[in-house]
Formats: sequence, C-alpha cells, structure tokens
Amino acid sequence: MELRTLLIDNYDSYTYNLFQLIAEVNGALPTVLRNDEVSWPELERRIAGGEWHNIVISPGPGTPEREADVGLSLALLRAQPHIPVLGVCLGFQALALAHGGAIAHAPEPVHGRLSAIAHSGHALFEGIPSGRRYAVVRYHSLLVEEGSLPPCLEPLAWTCGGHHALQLGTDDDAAGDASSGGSSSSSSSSGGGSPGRGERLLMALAHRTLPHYGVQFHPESIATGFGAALLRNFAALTWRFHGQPLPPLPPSLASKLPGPPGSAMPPRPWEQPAGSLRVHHRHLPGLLAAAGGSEGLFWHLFGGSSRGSGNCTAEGCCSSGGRLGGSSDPQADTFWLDSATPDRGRFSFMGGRGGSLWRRVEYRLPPNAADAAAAVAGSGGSLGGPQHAAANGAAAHLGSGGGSSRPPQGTLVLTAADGSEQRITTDFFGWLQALLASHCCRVSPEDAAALPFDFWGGLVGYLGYELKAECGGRAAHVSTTPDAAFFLADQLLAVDHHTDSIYVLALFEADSTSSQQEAQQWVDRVAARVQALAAARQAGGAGDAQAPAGANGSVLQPQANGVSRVQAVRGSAEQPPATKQQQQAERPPAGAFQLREGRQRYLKNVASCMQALYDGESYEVCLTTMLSRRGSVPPAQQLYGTLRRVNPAPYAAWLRFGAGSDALQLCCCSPERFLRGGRGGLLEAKPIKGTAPRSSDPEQDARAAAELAASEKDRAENLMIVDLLRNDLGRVCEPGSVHVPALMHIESYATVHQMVSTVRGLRRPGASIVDCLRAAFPGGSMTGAPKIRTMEIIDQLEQGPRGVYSGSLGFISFNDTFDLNIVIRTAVLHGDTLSIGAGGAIVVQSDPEGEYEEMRLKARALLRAIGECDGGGGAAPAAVDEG
Ligand SMILES: C=C(O[C@@H]1C=C(C(=O)O)C=C[C@H]1O)C(=O)O
Ligand SMILES: NC(=O)CC[C@H](N)C(=O)O
Repeated sequence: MELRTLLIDNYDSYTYNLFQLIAEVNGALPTVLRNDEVSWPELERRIAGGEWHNIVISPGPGTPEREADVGLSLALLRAQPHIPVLGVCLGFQALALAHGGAIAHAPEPVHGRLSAIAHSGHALFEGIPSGRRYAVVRYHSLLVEEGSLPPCLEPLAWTCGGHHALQLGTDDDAAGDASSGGSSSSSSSSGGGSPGRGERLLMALAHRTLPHYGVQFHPESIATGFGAALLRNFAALTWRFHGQPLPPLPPSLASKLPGPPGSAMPPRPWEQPAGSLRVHHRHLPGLLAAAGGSEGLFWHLFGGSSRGSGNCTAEGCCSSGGRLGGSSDPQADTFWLDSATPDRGRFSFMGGRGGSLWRRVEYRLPPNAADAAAAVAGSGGSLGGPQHAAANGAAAHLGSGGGSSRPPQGTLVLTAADGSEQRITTDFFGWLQALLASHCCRVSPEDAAALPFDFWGGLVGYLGYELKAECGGRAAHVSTTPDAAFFLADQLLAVDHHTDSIYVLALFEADSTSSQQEAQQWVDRVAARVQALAAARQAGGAGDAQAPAGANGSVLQPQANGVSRVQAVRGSAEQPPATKQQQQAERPPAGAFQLREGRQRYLKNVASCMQALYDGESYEVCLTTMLSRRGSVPPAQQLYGTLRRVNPAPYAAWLRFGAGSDALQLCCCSPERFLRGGRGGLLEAKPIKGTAPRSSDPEQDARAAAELAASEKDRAENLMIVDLLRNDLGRVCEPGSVHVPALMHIESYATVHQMVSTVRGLRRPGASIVDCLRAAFPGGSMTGAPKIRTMEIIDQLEQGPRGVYSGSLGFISFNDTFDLNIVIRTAVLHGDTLSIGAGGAIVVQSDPEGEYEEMRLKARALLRAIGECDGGGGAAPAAVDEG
C-alpha cells in the first residue's frame, strides 16, 4: 500500500521540493492544498474520512501568529488531530504556537545557509548522524523559544556552531557530511559565515503524546543532508502509528532521470497524426560565414532597404513586408534571437513579417487587473487578508486542484500581414494554451532528425513582468508596453554557429495547397538569395558584410534572370562617419537618464527589503529600478550592433514590434536563460545570482572571479534561487527527475562575472508549455523567494511597472519546445522613451550602498553602448541623475 500524504502549502516557494521528496519516499504524489483552499470543517471531515495517512505542513512567509499566514495549518494543529503531522519551518513554528509555545525573532535571520545539527536520537532522526556531520539548510528569521515550550512538547534538535553558505568544493556532495558548521575555516570573504557564538537554537520538536513533529530547517533543500532519510523516518513513524509494518522502499524514481535516448521520453508531438501544420525547409551547409555571419545575414535580409520595399530587402521574400501600417520602416516587425556568443549558444533565429499564418500578437492586461484579482480573492471569504488576497486570484496551482478563480481578462490584438485586426477578450495564458493545442506541426522522423534545432516556427516575442497577474501574483502597476507581444512566425531562418550552416524554414497548413506553395516559394527564393549573397561576397562584391555593425549595409536586388546582385546601401544599415554625425546632429541632445527611484529612494527600498527579511516575510528580494530618458532615442540598429559587440551574450535578441516611431524595440543582451523545454521533455533553467565587476587587469579580474565563487553572500543568494527553481520545475516534472547538474559556476561577460546554476527536470507527460510557464513565471531570480509574498513586497516598493524588463523573451515552437531568457540588460525603446531596468538580490548580508552600486554595474554595458551611439565616444556611459 502506498502512503497518502496531504501537503498543506503556506504559499511557499519550496513546497514543491517537499512535494518531490514526499513523492519519492511514498512512491505516490501527495495532495497539495493551499492553506486557504478549503474550510477547516471540510478538511476535518476529509481527514476523519481517512483520505490521508499523514500531513506535512510547508514552510512559508510571515509568522504563525498571523492567521492569514498559516490559515488551515494552525487550525489543524489547534484541533490536535490523531494523524501524524510534520511541520516544516513555518509549519514547525505553528506546531509550537498551537500548544502555547512562543515565537520570537531569531538572533539573526538565516537564509540559504547551513548549520550543523545535534539531535537527541529521536526516531525522526534515526540513522542520521548528529553534530558536525549533519548539516541542514535554514531559511528563517523567527524561531520557537525553547524556554517557552509547554511540557507536552519535547525538544529534539539544536544548532551546534554557527552557519555558513554552501562551500566551494562541496558542491557535488551537496551537504550530507559536507560542513563542519562553525569552524573558522568555514567562513570566507564577503558576507562572512557566523562563527557560532555558542548558539544552541531549537531546530526540531515532537509532541509527547500525539504523532506530531516539526523541524525548523528545510529537509527539502538541495544542500540539506539526509532530507530523504528524515522524510522516510516520518513515513516509518506514520506506518507505526497506523499499526502497519514498514513496507519496502518504493522503486527508485531516479530511473526517470533524463538519460540516454529512449529512456522514459514522453510522446513526441511532431509525430502525432493530428498535427495540422507542416514544415518546409532547405539546408544550406557551410554558407553562414560566406553570407556574412548571422549579423551580416540579418542586416542584409531584415536591416533595411532604401526602396522601402519590405522588411526583407530580398524583394518577394516577405509576402507582405512594408505594407502593414503603411510605413516605410524596413525593419518593421523583425526578430533576431541572437546567440551572440556562439560558444554558449549554438543556434540563432531571424525573420520578419511572414506568410498567411503570420500575425503580430499584442496583449494587455485589463487596467483594473489588480482590483479584479483582489475582488476574486476577497469574495471567497478566505482566510487571506486583503494584503495577500491577490495570491488567490489566477492561481495556477498544478497538482492541487486549486486556482479555479478566473484570471483577469485582458485584450489580445492579432494583426495579420495585410493589416487586418482581430480583438479578443481573454487571459493571455488561456489564449496561448488554446493556440498551442490547435497549432502543432508534424514532420517525418527524418525531417525531425535533419532539423537539429527546436524552433520550427511558432511564437517569437516576450512575456512582460506584469503577467504575473496570471501566475498567482497581481498586476499592481499598469505597463506602458504590451504585457505580452509575439510574432506568430511562419517563415524564418535558423543559423547553426557550430556547423556554419543556414536553414530556411516555412510553416504551412497541411490541408492547404496554396499555403504549401507559398511556403515552398518563400523558402526557395530566400535560399537562392542567400546563396547569391554568399557567391557575390566571395567574388568580392560585398566587402562590408564582414564588418561589425557600424559598417555599411547592403541590399539584395533581384534581377530579371533571378540572380541577385549585391548593392551597397548607405544610410540604412550603418552610416559612414559623416552621415552618423549628421544624424546625431539632427537628434535632440541626449538628456540624462532618470532613475525611477533615485539613490536615496533606492537605499530606502533596500532598507525596507531588509526589514521584510528580518520579519520573516521574505528570504531574498530582487529589488530593481528603471533608468529612463525621453526625447533622444538612438537608432535601434546602431544601438543593437554596438551592444552585441561591446557585450555579447548567449540570450541576446533584437525584437521590433510595429513600425516607425510607434514601434516597440528591444535591444537585449541577456546572459540568463529562464526556461528551456527541449525535445523529449527536458526542462532546463539556468538562474543567475551573484554578480561581480570585471577588471581590465587580468590578475585582478581572476581574483574577482575567484572571490565571487567563494563569496558567502552570493552563494547563499544562489542556493535560494536554485531551491526556488527546483520548486517551480517540481510542479510540472516527473517525481525524482529534478536535479542540479551544475551548481554555482562562474561565467564571465564583458562587464560582469556571474554565478550560474543549472536546474533540470523531465516534464510530466500532460504538462503543457503553458503549465510550465504558469509554474515558473516570472523567473525566480527576478522576484526572490517565496515568490508570491516577495512580489507583493516589490510591488509596494517599486514605483512603477517593470514592463518588458524582468519578463522573458524567446520562442515557443509549434513542436512543443520553447526557449525563453530572462529579460535583463535590455534597452527598451518605445516612442521617444529609452529605458533600462536594473537591480539585484537583497539579502540580510546586503550593504545598501553596495546594492546600489551593483544595480549601476548591471546597467553599465548598456549605458556604454548608448554613450557610444550618442557620440560620447568609447566607454563614456550616459549620465545618470542621482536624484
Ligand atoms: C536584476 C538583474 O539581474 C538579476 C540579478 C542578479 C544578481 O542579483 O546577482 C543576477 C542576474 C539576474 O538574475 C539585472 O540585471 O537587472
Ligand atoms: N521558511 C520558513 O518557513 C520561514 C518561517 C518564518 N517566516 C520565518 O522567517 O521564520
């Protein structure tokens, strides 16, 4: 018989790590109920009805003393039910409180750090070492005062020594016996570990007569040792309580780990007969460098034409280029997902306005989304007070049956290549779910093998931060840019930087001959023009294409005989110096950037974050601000060309929605992957936490990287986000499949070193792309943890919307794969406004001035590129108002 567990979720971002651990130990998925999802009488009835064998109460933000923070958890414990209960962190504190114990502030908040634990040998810790060989991860600001414990509660475990971040060199044996908590060698560089001061803080307890237990630490963290052993001991105690012998361990779920091809792979959608779309493609091996590299190719095909004949300068390449919006903007509606560092990203994708399937998709949340979410939550008579009510709205709570309330209904506008518009009232993710269900491309296994990349056509664009209103958060601010914007791209080029190849692809409708013809003709035309471009360049006709942005552009002009010749174009792609100066003279002088939160306000916000951390409301807050300037927007092409040269990044992108002065233009050089869903169901997130400036002196630069790698503060920040991403993946992944193949690696970019981890899991069959996005958006590295409460804190501190910044951009392919970055290090050009978001994670060890500097550092590469486009020369960053 399998053990059935109820997991009560106190709106934490680690609940699904417990979910995964319990699933492994029990061999069955637990039921998850949020702490306000059902009434206590209903829950009591279900417990009495024998629905579960035991109950686990999750960690969470806030304090058990606030009813809204614990809801059902406290009601349950107060009722003293005769069923085994394990409280974790907030759940542990609620257990103590329910019996009259006192909650107080801990001597200091401890988040994402390890302590050694000594225990009394109670059955909950059977087989687990006590003392220096047992290190656990802690995320708490409050604690249970041992002196306050009533006689019915028995203390079981205590910290021995201090705490420290996960250390260098112990990554692979993730804790276990990794630490020697409190030894002076365990604390290093910035942030510093705590040497212990002889603290002996209460870490576990048990009720003397009821089967109720609690632990203050987090058994589910990646870096906690013996977490599964502890949950197994709780299972053993549960069996004993029910008078049953301990069953053998369920078969290991580790076999579900993504392994060699063929292992436990879900069905492949592109082989399903139902697919309504097909892909037509041509492979042009060995032509990429010859055609001018991806940059040369993009500017040539989509960079512009003096004739204004379309955004694809190869006339006829784009069936409708240039007509839409009546503009003469040759770059209207173009995209380039640009692996600007080919060693870190093999493929790039580019395109413009396409064929008959092509649409521009723009979505805006309703202006009153925040009120709507609060009203939905409030109407349920839930325990959640108004402050946290929004957490109930639009919940996307997989595996729990929760989240039945209707998400806010916004407006989606679809614009076709001929300019016709369709307006739909919908929520974005609901629309996306339906689109992906009805748009699936089927290709033969041979074609699937012949296309080594995942994007075969589908959506390219971004999800804005405020879409959190559809993912359990609320839309506190109204964005000036669309909350989501995509192209439904049916014609594109893919380039393979590793094999120097170009692929030309077009989607068509399986049951439409004209659609098929359109696709074939487009592919043939573009392939011919790429070949002609390469040939002409080799013949010396396009000497410019090797040059980085800043050199001349060129345009392909078809001739009567179908052979193209290459013609240099001045003033479209890049200007010669004289023209550039002229253009700068025509633009109004560049004003200073304004910080949305000036220095004083930013420092105050950091202090407010630290107060929230101190009060147990959050474990880590990603605080940001916006730098913006009006009236002087550099030419996007020049800016992007400069940016990808001065700060190449693996998840860089050019996106231009619309045309002319109304266009929304993104110039992105993000180093961070949010989430990728590959073929065969592999999900991968690569969260970044930990940033240090680079130095021009190689020795100092190497030292800075080494210091970052060893930094206590940054390692704790990174661990918290790794646990958060494990949680988010755990909501949609096969039990036992979530793993961390790379923990806290250092990657170096033009201006910064970054600490990067990799989290992977295998998507459960039946978990759609939209399920994955709802489970993980917005990326945890941009919110902090626990996500929902921390986003509420951010909403109160930041004085405006984040918009595109902090969201995700990339592709969602019609073959059930996707790859989205985190939108950081991105210039957003909209109308006459140029804006850049920047920020960083605030933790208890933060120094406000240091955080302000880190925010400035993150904007530096962009400001330099803008400075260069302003004509400030070289590295001069644009001025920033310190207001
Ligand atoms: C907030 C930003 O970056 C985020 C914060 C980081 C950090 O705190 O070290 C690192 C990468 C991003 O996840 C930004 O670049 O604006
Ligand atoms: N992780 C948790 O459950 C934290 C509990 C509580 N909010 C504290 O900070 O102490």
